[in-house]
Amino acid sequence: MTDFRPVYDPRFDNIPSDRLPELLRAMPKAELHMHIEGSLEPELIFALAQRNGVAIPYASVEDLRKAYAFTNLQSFLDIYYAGASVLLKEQDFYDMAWAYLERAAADNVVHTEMFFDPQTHTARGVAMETVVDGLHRACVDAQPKLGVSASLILCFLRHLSEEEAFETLEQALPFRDLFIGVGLDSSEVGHPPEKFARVFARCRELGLRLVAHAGEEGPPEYVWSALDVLKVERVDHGVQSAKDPALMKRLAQDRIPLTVCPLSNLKLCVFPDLSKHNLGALLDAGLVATVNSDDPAYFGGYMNQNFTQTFEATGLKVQHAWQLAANSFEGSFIDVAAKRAYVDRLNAVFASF
Ligand SMILES: Nc1ncnc2[nH]cnc12
Ligand SMILES: [Zn+2]
Repeated sequence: MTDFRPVYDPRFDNIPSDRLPELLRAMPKAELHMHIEGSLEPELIFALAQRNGVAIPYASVEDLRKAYAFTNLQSFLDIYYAGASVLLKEQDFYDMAWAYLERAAADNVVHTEMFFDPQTHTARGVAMETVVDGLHRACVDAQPKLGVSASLILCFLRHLSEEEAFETLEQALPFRDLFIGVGLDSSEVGHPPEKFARVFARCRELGLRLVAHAGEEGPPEYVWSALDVLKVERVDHGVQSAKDPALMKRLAQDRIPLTVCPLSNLKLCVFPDLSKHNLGALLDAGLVATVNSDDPAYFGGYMNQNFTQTFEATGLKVQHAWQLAANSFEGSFIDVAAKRAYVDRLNAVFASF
């Protein structure tokens, strides 16, 4: 992940700090860690439930929103999988992705790599083709209609077996050209990366890009095995890496991006308070950290909310803002020419402030 390393222009230090919130919103950015099923707003859950005749155990949108009080990752996942049960048809997947892409465009997200969880749907009898076609059609429309480039990363659910991950890969291979890589998500503790060593090796042979959630709630050892066993190119979350100085050194030296999700970490009680978040420490240690929304409908904010609330709580500065946006392009799976073009746009926005 070292094919492109943009450099900060110290003249940007002249931007007054009171313009930081405006700058954070205006700067072009890439989103590298969001689960498309986590963008299902309660209103859309209710609309799809009605359209598809699916019963949901909440009386109203407000009632559902009230249930969004999480104590840890598992308490969230239980509600997240229940919410996804309203998705049945190709158009449902399109509508969900489109709603997210419109929000992303409004936040000046110019490129996004969206996770999807096919096993959540195939287990309910929804065909892989239905899922992938709907999501991909929205990605295709996003460039001409919203100016957002969008691609898909298929995630394996780590609470299920490696055999089931292999079956999912087999079902997805007819659509190989419609997604760029694979990831690993769901309940982390008790399901270490090495459980999926063989399926990730196969995906690597197939030329798929590799990422995995590690070090969200799980220990630094899970980040080591995501790197050394799964051979991932990016680590999703990875915030627990700060507990292991040797790991921090490795991540910095190899420029392995961490896709950090501050509001998610707050809502899932990974940090007790946003002011205690270690994003600034990760950046100051030279890591390629990025800001992302994870499951924006559940965690209280899309990209710009993640940026503005985190900066306000932690006191990060203009240079951090530039670094985070530059890191998002460096860490993305687009080609070097496209990365360079986006960083040129980033620099132009900073120069205009
Ligand atoms: N934050 C998260 N961690 C693990 N799996 C997830 N699936 C959706 N959001 C997730
Ligand atoms: Zn995630």
